[in-house]
Amino acid sequence: MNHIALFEPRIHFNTGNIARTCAATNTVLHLIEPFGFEISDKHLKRAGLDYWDKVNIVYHKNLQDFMNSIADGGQLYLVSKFAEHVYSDVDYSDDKKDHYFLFGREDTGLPEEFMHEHRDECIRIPMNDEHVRSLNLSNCACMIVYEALKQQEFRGLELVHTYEKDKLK
Ligand SMILES: C[S@@+](CC[C@H](N)C(=O)[O-])C[C@H]1O[C@@H](n2cnc3c(N)ncnc32)[C@H](O)[C@@H]1O
Repeated sequence: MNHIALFEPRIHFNTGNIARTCAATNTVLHLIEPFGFEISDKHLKRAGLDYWDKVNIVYHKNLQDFMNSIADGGQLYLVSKFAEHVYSDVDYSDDKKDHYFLFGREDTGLPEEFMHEHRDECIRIPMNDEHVRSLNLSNCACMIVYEALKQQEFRGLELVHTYEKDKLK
């Protein structure tokens, strides 16, 4: 099982986009408080469209609460541009295992000390930071979860409502 965890998200449409990705990929979404918006915000619901209630969302009061919730044998990854390891070099292929991808807040990222304590678990998406400080949070979440799914051979993501193929003939 794949899990996306958002540390103190600030921007409703990023969280909404990520919720939509989670709904499409059977990924659990962990939201770590405090948030920079109201969960009832109509923009949040709009970005997640009508997928919000299709997402398995777990709320956490703080980072420690999230850390305590990690399943036995679960693997944590901290997603940060300051990491040493490139995300696609890591093996996520065991789909029986719980993979937890923790992302930082849009303005300040992840707490520095926490990253230091977990430096071997940090992964980055390569980028040129000459002109851009960082990538967009929801793009990062999508890239990372799809790399994990690719390595897991997209198991469990067969289309349920297949397009009427005859129409294509
Ligand atoms: C807008 S960025 C935060 C920028 C913040 N000033 C910082 O230095 O971390 C929000 C989150 O997106 C993710 N992110 C953005 N660019 C990334 C990259 N190149 N590699 C890995 N994660 C990235 C990280 O999880 C980051 O905490």
